Amino acid sequence: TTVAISATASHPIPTTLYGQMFEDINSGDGGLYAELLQNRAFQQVAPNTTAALNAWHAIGSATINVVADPTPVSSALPNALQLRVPSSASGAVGFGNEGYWGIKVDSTWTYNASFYYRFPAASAQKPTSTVSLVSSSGDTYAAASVTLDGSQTTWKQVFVTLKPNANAPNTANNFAVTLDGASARGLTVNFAMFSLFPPTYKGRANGMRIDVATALAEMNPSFFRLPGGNNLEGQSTATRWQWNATVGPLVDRPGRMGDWGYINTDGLGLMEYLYWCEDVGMQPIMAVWAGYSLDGDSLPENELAPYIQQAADQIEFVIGDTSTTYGALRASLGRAEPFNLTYIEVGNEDFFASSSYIYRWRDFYGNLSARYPQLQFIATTYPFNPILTPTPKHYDNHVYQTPHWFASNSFFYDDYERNGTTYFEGEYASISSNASDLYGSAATGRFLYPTMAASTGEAAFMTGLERNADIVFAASYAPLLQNIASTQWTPDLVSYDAATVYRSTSYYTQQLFSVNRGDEYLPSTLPARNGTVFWSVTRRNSPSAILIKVSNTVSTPADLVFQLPLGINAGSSGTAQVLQGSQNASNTPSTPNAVTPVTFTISVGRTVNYSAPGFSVSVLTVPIA
Ligand SMILES: O=S(=O)(O)O[C@H]1C[C@H](O)[C@@H](O)[C@@H]1CO
Repeated sequence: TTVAISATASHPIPTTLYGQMFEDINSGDGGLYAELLQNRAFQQVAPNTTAALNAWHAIGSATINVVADPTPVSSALPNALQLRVPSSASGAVGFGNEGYWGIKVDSTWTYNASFYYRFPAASAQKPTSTVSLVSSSGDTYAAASVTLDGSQTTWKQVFVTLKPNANAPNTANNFAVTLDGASARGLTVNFAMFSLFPPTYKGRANGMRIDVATALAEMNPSFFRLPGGNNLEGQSTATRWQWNATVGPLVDRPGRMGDWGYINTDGLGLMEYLYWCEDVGMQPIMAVWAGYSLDGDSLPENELAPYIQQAADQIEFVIGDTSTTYGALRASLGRAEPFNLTYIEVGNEDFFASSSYIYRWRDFYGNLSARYPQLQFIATTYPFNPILTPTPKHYDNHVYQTPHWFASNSFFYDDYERNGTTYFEGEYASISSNASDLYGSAATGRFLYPTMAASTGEAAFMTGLERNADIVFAASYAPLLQNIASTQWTPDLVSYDAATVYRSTSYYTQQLFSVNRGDEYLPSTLPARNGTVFWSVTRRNSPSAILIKVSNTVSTPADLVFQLPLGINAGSSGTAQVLQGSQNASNTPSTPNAVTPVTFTISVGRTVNYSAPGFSVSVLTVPIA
């Protein structure tokens, strides 16, 4: 196939074209958010239940229980962990936390631990506690002593640093707090708000896990959609995500029952998201709750006002100057300067509630755009279905489909009317080989991890996003992250456990496109809509180059001849970055590097001759003098 490349660009590649969709779907707590202790503050649990002790266990003859403390550490955290030492105790007594399915012990790290304690009944005793990192088989990697003062009947926070003396061979390790039983007989001590942090990405306080953050940053993302996705919406109005419950001291954050079946600590809150965006060089695409929750309830129009106000307050917290109420709150938390914000998404997937979205959009958009005319608002129903007023300038399209669908729909946006509307392809992924049971199980075709068929299908679709980037301003694969020990959705772009991050074939595909996006689109001979090989050509300003992306979605190699535009001065060689594997090849925890990009030199003349291997994603870089 010969592909003639035009010298005249048709449209710029938006700086926002590639980014990330995020929500806590086993991806925040225990994942991107670096807190190592699971159930660290006994949030949203019923006292005196076994479930309340999730991830905690007693050590020695101690008994532990989650109690509703009569003088709680804060109104947000009513529960405490109560340790009772039997009168006959001897040996170590206390409790341990198993982390999020394990704790990585790294001898090059300094861990920061903290907790609150108080004695419900004053005691003359001043027992020494040992705070440690121990293997589940009892090896102590790090330990520090903290005296607990029996006269301390009000809450006192203590801080400890832990430096392991060795790397643990696996993640079967615990955080532990113990007393010497013989010297603590009969004592009762209450504890609250534990925390154990490893070093964080860019050293940010209350920040992100370095290896996960690094993998995400290496995609060169330009935006970060937050906080969801379903996890924005709540199973009810009362349990929706509320920005104000996620900012300020951790001891004041109540947490919430998330929308993926587990409690969110909200330690990863709005301010942490915004610092994260800055640390990576992304802009937020920030959602506001828009009156619909996943139980199917839409608030009636005459009840929207307080929620519109809460959304306005959320925006004020992000961009308000310090003379505003919530700009001042932001400043009081250490950040006087407003954050960068352009895009607001109004709800999530409101095609589930199109009829109520007609008034919900009208009122949320109407009020918020009047207050913040400089912001761009994204609607979340199907485009122009139903008709919304005022007419949305932007829509968020989502699609989960088969590899074949993606390979067959790379012209999805070519047929879209050019009427001034621009589109956010906010969630897309090839999730199953079974078009008639997309959301089924692995037994019926669901992908547990992306495969090369999935990734080349996505790449084909992405060549169409670049060709149509005059109306597609942003696109992101979803979901972004999964904890392989506790998963709500597959496949995901990046997987991880307590020790390791696993980059999928779709991760490398996203990275190849995002890192090599270019600055303007160069039209070229169109691929066949129902063909099997797809390409996109862009020009990069600095360093000057032509970038040719190719996806081959079948097993047979494809021989391509790219005719470079006349008048450009290409050198005699370029580079190819190629991700190539068999149809079902996949990077998994057992085969983490089955398919990774390889780079090699290609020869360049008036044409670039390239044979795209079967099931491959390629980026050809042709430097321009
Ligand atoms: O069950 S779905 O609606 O398909 O859930 C999808 C769509 C929703 O926005 C996101 O949270 C989730 C997984 O990415």
